[in-house]
Order: sequence, then structure tokens, then C-alpha cells
Amino acid sequence: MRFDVVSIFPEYLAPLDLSLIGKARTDGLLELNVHDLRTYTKDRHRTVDDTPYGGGAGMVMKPEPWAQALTEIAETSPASVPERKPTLIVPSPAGEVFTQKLAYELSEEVHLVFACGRYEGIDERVLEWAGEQFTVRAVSLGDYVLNGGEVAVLAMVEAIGRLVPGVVGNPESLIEESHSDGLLEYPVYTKPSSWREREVPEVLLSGNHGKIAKFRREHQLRRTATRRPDLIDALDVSSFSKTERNI
Ligand SMILES: N#Cc1c(-c2ccc3ccn(Cc4ccc(CN5CCCC5)cc4)c3c2)n[nH]c1N
Repeated sequence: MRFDVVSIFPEYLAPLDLSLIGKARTDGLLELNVHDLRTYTKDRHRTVDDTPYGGGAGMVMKPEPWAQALTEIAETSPASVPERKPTLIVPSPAGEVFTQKLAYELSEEVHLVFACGRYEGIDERVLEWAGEQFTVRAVSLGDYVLNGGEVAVLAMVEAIGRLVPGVVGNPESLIEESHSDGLLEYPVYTKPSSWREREVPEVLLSGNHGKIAKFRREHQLRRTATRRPDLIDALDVSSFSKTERNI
């Protein structure tokens, strides 16, 4: 999978050189190109923003630098072939919420392009214009306001990139993590078995895999019911045992 990110703060994406995503790039499993939007300006001051039509606080990102940057990226896209377009993700507090389900969906794509807005956002006409060369999606990291799209892109690239086959060493660890089955993950423990007078639950030391699986499932359900009751409503309980339904 290829990722392209356009930002006025390209150095914000430096953490993607590290750890799992960094190794996947070195191994050729992922490609990541970061572009400085100011490269695509034409004036001496490399201007990327201007005052908003209709008034209001702050500045809005000018459309033309975005069109120059996105056109260059689309021209070299492996997804720019008949019947196929690269996907342009525009982080925005007004976007659809980014979820594990969406991460899985996007991990199937060949080429993802991210447009990191700043100030009060990007001129809306860019998203309309981009629809000719891209499948455009406005996506929100969550219901709070950040200062720009870069933090959202760091999270999305990590969440999507780790789902690409080969990136995570043991794919089994993708199965039991939070949200993979609609539930939050179970609690985890490691040595020492006794720590500051707190013991690891006995069942986890038993070697009884059936009981361990039951313990973990019950804690997933209990945790989800307590911390995220909204997820419980979305569950298909038809596959739940009588005990599980009463947790
Ligand atoms: N993903 C994601 C995001 C973002 C995000 C993503 C991208 C940009 C680009 C700029 N900002 C800052 C901003 C955005 C909106 C306002 C409100 N204004 C009122 C009238 C027009 C806008 C003000 C500042 C961004 C924030 N925030 N939270 C998320 N989950």
C-alpha cells in the first residue's frame, strides 16, 4: 500500500519513520510520501491561506496549491487506472468518524492520499474538484477539535497500515484486540504473578485454555458494558451464551 500525505508541517509526520510502520516501509510493505504544500505555491511568500469569504475568525487554505499537489500525486498513482481512483482522505471535525471498521475497509485500498488542513480548513471547492481524480472522504478522528489534520493522519496511517498483511508480525494479535469483534479487549497481565500484593487472576496461571477463554470473554463483555454501553446495543447477541447475555 502507498500513502501520500500533504501538509504545511511535513515534519509532523516524522513519527511514521519509527517502529512498526517505519519497519514496514523499510521492508517495502508500505510506501509513504510526505509532501510540503508550500512546494506548490507560486508567490514569493509561499502563501497557503487567505481570509474567509463571508467573514468569520481565522484563515482558510487557498485552493490552488492543493490542486497542484493533488494533481501531481494522482498522475503517479498506481490506482489511477480505468474504473479505479485513489482515495483522498480529508481529516475534518465534520467528517465521518474513523473506526476500526473503516480502517479495515481502507486497508484494502492500493493508494491512500491524506490532505492535512490547518487554520479553519481547506476551501470546500478543493474537495468538490478532487472528486474527478479521487474518491473523496472527509473523516474525523473523534468528537473534539484539533488544530489541524496531521495528528489524525498519524493515527489513521498507523491504524490502517498495521492491518496490511505482513506489517504486524503475529496476525493473531489483530483478532483479539479492541473493536475487532465489536467488544473492548480483555485485561492483560505478565510477570511477576504477585506484584505489590496484587495477584494475577488464578485462572490465567491454570493452563486451562477453555477456562482462560471464558474468563477473557466475560471480561470483554463486562468492560464493554461498563465503559462503552453504546457498543453493546450494536452487538449481535444471537451468538451469545445465556451466561454472556446476563453479564
Ligand atoms: N480529523 C480530524 C479532526 C480535526 C481537524 C482536522 C483538520 C483540520 C483543519 C483545521 N482544523 C482546525 C479547525 C477546524 C474547524 C474549526 C471550526 N471552524 C468553524 C467554521 C469553519 C471551521 C476550527 C479549527 C482541523 C481540525 N479536529 N478534530 C478532529 N477529530
